[in-house]
Amino acid sequence: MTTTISKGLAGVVADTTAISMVNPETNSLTYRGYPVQELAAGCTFEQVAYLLWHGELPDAGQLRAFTAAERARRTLPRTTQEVLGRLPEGCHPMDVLRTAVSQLGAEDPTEDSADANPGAALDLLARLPTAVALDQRRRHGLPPIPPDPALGFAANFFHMCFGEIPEPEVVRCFEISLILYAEHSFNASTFTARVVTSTLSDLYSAVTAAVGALKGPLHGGANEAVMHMLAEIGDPAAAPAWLARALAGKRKIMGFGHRVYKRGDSRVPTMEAALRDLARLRGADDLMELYDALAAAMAKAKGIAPNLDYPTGPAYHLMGFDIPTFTPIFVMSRITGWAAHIAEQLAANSLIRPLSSYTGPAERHLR
Ligand SMILES: CC(=O)SCCNC(=O)CCNC(=O)[C@H](O)C(C)(C)COP(=O)(O)OP(=O)(O)OC[C@H]1O[C@@H](n2cnc3c(N)ncnc32)[C@H](O)[C@@H]1OP(=O)(O)O
Ligand SMILES: O=C([O-])CC(=O)C(=O)O
Repeated sequence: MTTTISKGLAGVVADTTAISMVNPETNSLTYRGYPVQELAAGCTFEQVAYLLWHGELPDAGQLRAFTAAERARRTLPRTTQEVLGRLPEGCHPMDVLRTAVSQLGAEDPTEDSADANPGAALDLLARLPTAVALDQRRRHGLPPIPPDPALGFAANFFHMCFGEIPEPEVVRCFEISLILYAEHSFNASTFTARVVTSTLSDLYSAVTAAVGALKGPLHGGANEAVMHMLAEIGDPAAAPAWLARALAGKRKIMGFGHRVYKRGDSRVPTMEAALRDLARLRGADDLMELYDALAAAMAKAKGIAPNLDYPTGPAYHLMGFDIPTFTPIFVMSRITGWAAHIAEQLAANSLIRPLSSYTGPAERHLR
């Protein structure tokens, strides 16, 4: 019998999904049928979250009810705040979020009821930004700022992080990034959530595992790595030589390449345009020169295009977030996609359990 091994499950179609479609041939991405570029141009993040969870965009009344419910749930339970406060100073914010999700699950008496999943997902959507903001402020020795229920999701996050809300263009740029990050079919963290769900474990366990998968630099962690890399290169003129050395040393260049898109990530043009507007507003020509120089050098050296993490890293930096906050922001958005996939997996569940081809010692015996 011949066995075909698909290392990393590359090219394997593991199940169907009606949530999003990634089409590398046409370089398109749709959420529930809508091109993500149109959603980024015309919707709030809350509308997109509703679309992913309910299959349709909300009407005015549905949106009012949804945003009111989200705003009402933003405060972190005191016990969660206490647990997070006991984590070692200097631990990665993704560790903080992973713990927060796990702790919120332990506190939820309905954790094991799948019927309660929509409420649990809404709790996480509303509360994770509070944990991210609290943790960023703690890193800088600042007290937490409580959420403001009068503010939308994106503006409230700035308020909780900085105590002020920047220009509307900056808030909109942030919201565009949240919309673009929200969902991307069977990526590693979403698939992780589906694997955990397939055992009939609970939503919090699936999301805790997904946070762990997203932390890695080959996935969500790349947006932080991009900013470290740009800081390391420093000068646009140094980019080609830096890249040649990095590639010679077999380094992966963060924010470039993709498992599915081979001719460029469908989301990059939208995010890059938003980043350029932001950079103009902030007078950050130097950063954009460096950004462009590295992208040009990578195209010339390897023909590999940027993925979404390449423009989001510098965008979050220009918005004033510290680098360790970048991947947690990805979580704040992707919780929408994860929860949609958890529901879809449960609705037609089959235990996810692939086969392996054994390459260890032949059968042997103790005596
Ligand atoms: C939101 C997101 O999660 S998007 C992804 C974020 N991750 C990153 O930016 C990390 C950097 N990128 C990578 O490591 C990879 O491109 C991945 C993990 C995203 C995709 O990996 P794969 O699908 O296995 O890559 P693929 O098979 O297309 O690689 C083809 C060749 O290009 C190389 N390559 C791909 N991406 C990169 C990169 N960023 N830097 C250097 N070389 C690369 C591979 O090493 C491989 O070379 P080889 O044939 O000599 O072995
Ligand atoms: O689809 C992937 O493999 C990674 C990605 O871009 C995402 O999760 O947004």
